[in-house]
Amino acid sequence: MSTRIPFLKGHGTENDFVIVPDPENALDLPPAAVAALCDRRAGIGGDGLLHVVRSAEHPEAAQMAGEAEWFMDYRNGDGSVAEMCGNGVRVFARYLQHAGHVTEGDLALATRGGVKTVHIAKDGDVTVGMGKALLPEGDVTVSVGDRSWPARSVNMGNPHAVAFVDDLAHAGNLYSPPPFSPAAAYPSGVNVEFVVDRGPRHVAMRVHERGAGETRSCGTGACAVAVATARRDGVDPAATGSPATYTVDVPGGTLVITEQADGEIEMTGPAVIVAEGEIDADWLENAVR
Ligand SMILES: N[C@@H](CCC[C@H](N)C(=O)O)C(=O)O
Repeated sequence: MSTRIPFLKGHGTENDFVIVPDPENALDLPPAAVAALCDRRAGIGGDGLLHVVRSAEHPEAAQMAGEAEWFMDYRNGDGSVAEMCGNGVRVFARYLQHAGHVTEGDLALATRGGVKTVHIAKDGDVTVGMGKALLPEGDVTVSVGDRSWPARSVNMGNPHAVAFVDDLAHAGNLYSPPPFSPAAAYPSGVNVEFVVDRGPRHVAMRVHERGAGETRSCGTGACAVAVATARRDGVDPAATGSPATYTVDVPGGTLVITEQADGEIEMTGPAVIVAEGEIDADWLENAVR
């Protein structure tokens, strides 16, 4: 009988992840292995993979080990590496609670985007301190078919282009990444959010994620959308000294985003563990050949 590798499956507002606990960083997870695990027909299925490693055991996180015991080694479903995943951080925290590594309350988690503070509430929601948004200058256009829109660039550790549209259906089927220009705006690709207004400080979005395609939610994307919408509305907490809270509906649920007067952004939403199982190591080895 071949070796078995434990995994879990979880989601946050239906942005779903294969969770692979590997505290000692003993597993080899090349991009092809991640893509095979995230494959929805031939694998387990997920928009991305959360590799759960002790910070001290991972070369990219060892310098954060004093602040944060655990490192979220996040991979997109196509196997590519990303700097941050907002829904992933919440699900990662839920996994640590589920496994008994932490209890509800506050914890610090290491990510490629730096150390994030997380609060696991009694009511079950998880709040993440997402850091500050960067708003690079420069005109960007995104297009789908015959339509194109100006987009606001927002960096939440990872890159986003936010376009306000009249109708979310105008984003089309999103089977392929929406073209953008100039190409130099996002040399490593971009996550593209399409946004419509729903009410005062309330919007809805669809997203095409770099490395994953259209997903049912994107946490960093929802933060980017909240900040872009606030600036479009003339709302800047740094200028007024008052926090601004936006509700962002995604196809898989709702996220609540608050930008504080110091620019720090908090995101609150659900995080769910749905299943646990074992990966056949022989299957995985064959899948990457
Ligand atoms: N779904 C994530 C974002 C995952 C990374 C993204 N696809 C990228 O490549 O930047 C989220 O919830 O933030």
